[in-house]
Amino acid sequence: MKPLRNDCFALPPGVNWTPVEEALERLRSRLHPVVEIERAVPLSQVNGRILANDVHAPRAHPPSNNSAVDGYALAGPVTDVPCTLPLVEGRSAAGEPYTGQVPEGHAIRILTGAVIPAGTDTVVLEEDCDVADGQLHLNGTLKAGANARKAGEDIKAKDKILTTGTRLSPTQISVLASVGVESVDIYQRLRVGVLSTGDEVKPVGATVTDWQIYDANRPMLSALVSQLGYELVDLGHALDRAEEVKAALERGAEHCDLILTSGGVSAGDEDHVSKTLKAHGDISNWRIAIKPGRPLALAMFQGTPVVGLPGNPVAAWVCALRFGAPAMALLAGAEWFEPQAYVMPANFSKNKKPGRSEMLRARVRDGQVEVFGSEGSGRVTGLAWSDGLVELDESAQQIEPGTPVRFIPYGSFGL
Ligand SMILES: Nc1nc2c(c(=O)[nH]1)N[C@H]1C(S)=C(S)[C@@H](COP(=O)(O)OP(=O)(O)OC[C@H]3O[C@@H](n4cnc5c(N)ncnc54)[C@H](O)[C@@H]3O)O[C@H]1N2
Ligand code: MOO
Repeated sequence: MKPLRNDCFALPPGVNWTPVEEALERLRSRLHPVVEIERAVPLSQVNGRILANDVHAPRAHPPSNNSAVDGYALAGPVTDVPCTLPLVEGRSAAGEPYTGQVPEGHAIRILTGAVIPAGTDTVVLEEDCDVADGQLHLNGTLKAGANARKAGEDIKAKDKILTTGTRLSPTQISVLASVGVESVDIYQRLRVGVLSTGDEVKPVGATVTDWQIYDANRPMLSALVSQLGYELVDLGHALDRAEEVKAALERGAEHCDLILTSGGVSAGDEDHVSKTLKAHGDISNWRIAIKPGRPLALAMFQGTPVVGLPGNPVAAWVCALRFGAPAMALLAGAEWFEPQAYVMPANFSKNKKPGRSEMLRARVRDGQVEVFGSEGSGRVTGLAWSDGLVELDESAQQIEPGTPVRFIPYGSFGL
């Protein structure tokens, strides 16, 4: 495992506003997997985990020519119809292949999944023929190879079936099992610490007064980390005091591969996350040309990367998805990803100013994209309302109902 460099988030001199694409490219080029490899983990334990090696097929799939239907095997093609073929004794069933040779001009009973017997290559569906007195009567023509699955048509022995960095899901596990792969090498789970900050912030369950708010970010970010398949390390909540923030970051550096904080990253007097990272780490305050989520602090603290998300819950969510999710993927050994967007007609109007990209809480209804009524970055109801985000680039734009917009469903971020 190669540690990240302390200056890995440093910005070139003179950089003030970073466009989203540039910020993403910078993250992509500076991060790499930081987790160890777990060897030979059984398939039953790898769902959601990230593959640490390419996997090659030990055998072909299917391993032999076999029938896709219940019917009768014969040598194709069948062109002169109607015709009659004598049936040979016996049958080929799945798990019980016919071992003899079917003589020329004959047919044999075959069941779905059964090996195609020697002397045949084509199968007629039982609904498409008649059988009487040991004879098969055909009325329709058949192409050679019809209803037969060829050995190796899906996977050939030694084919590369999955590549390093793939996040395993039930569908990939099926591919591994189909060629008899019992276990694979995976990356250890990325350990992600989540820390909330702020004197006004109190955990759910605490007694609160009017000037205090419940911590909405930590439960949200914790759920995000877990849902993305990483190991959550709850770093709790730190008051706006340098020593508290430092102690929490130290715990994080000891137990985590990455720390996500929220709050305390803008330029205010009480923005202790920035101050602590500046005093004890290597910090770059990225001012990203994005709304919401302009302030994003990226730092190395005692060898551990820290993503300092803005405090407003909507900004924290947007930045955690747009920047955090691909960054976590890279650190965890997965491939960098650009979330898949779908271009769909808007059913809203908006006059967008130039300068910053905007991420709007959005959802699709009847094939059109609607956006939440308020863009306020403290409005958590819009998060629960949305199924994804509309991403508008930095340019000035006049959007009317029907204008194509880029909708990114939350699923595109790995949720
Ligand atoms: N002079 C400037 N002021 C601000 C700027 C700026 O560029 N110049 N940026 C604004 C933007 S945009 C945002 S976003 C915030 C980000 O600031 P911080 O990351 O320092 O966040 P805080 O000030 O600590 O909190 C912002 C807001 O969010 C609430 N909050 C914080 N943590 C939580 C939590 N865990 N759960 C729920 N809500 C939380 C906090 O009470 C504040 O209302 O700065 C702007 N100001
Ligand atoms: O990051 Mo702030 O508005 O953009 O919430």
